[in-house]
Amino acid sequence: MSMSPGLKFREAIKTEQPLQVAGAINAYAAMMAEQVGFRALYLSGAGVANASFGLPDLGITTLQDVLEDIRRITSVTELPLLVDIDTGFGGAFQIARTIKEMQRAGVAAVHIEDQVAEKRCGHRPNKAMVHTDEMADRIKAAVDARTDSSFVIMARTDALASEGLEAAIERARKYVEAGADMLFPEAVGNLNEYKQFAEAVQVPILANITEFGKTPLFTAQQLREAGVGLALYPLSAFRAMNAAALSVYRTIREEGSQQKVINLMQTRAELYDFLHYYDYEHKLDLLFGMNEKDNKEGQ
Ligand SMILES: C[C@](O)(C(=O)O)[C@H](CC(=O)O)C(=O)O
Ligand SMILES: [Mg+2]
Repeated sequence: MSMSPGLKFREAIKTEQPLQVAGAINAYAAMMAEQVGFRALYLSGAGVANASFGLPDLGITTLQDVLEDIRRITSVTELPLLVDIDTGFGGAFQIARTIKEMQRAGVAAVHIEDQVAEKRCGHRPNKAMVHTDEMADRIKAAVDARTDSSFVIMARTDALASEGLEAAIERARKYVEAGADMLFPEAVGNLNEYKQFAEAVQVPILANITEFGKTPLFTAQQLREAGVGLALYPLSAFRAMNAAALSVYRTIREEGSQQKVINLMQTRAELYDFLHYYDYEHKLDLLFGMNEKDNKEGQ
């Protein structure tokens, strides 16, 4: 029997410390990340909002919006996928529905956070929190709804910024008591704080190494030494793609040609490699009795 996605995710955390989790904005990005050796993928809430819907990351996208992107990714990769479900998309019944749909879509793990429904990016000011008990209820609703016990429910706390370390650790303890399998302390500013979270709760800790935020770009080795179990790069490739795309658009407009930015581009051959394009074409050629050699032209 093949391993469930949740089990794969849990195994990956044992194999690699910290487990590097690659943000993949779409199916093709997921394929590239898998083929360069990542053992787990991430679908970012901000990524879904920004890239797929052109919206800010302020709790505007819905369960269905996220599911659409999930299905595209899980249909092309064997890697376990961690998904950002923001605050769960509603009350207890809706959270239960979210977890059921995640399992059906082949997701391995989700993180659910303790901000109010009108959530903000974790690295922005003025985040508002729900009461600890309300978040514990969110976690319980999620845990009760899973039918595969290996499916991972990760609790994210955004409390550090507004309530300080001690209060955030207290929340973390309660979230683990409520059944959270892993912990995501958001917007952590130094390694010592990770250490303290890790010591306080005996579950894997995730470090969100998102760029241009509150967390320095700690290396995997630094995080390992601080007792961190997972290192997340939610939007790194997306930010790079956007910068490259913008440069290409501007250059074509200004120069009337893309010649100057060709070096920013993936070649046709590279694009095809990750898609296993030539295997498809080979089958097509056999089907139509074509001479394969002709197709290698112009690669
Ligand atoms: C991890 C995160 O929740 C996301 O949606 O990717 C964001 C990332 C970011 O905005 O840089 C976050 O709130 O940290
Ligand atoms: Mg998010």
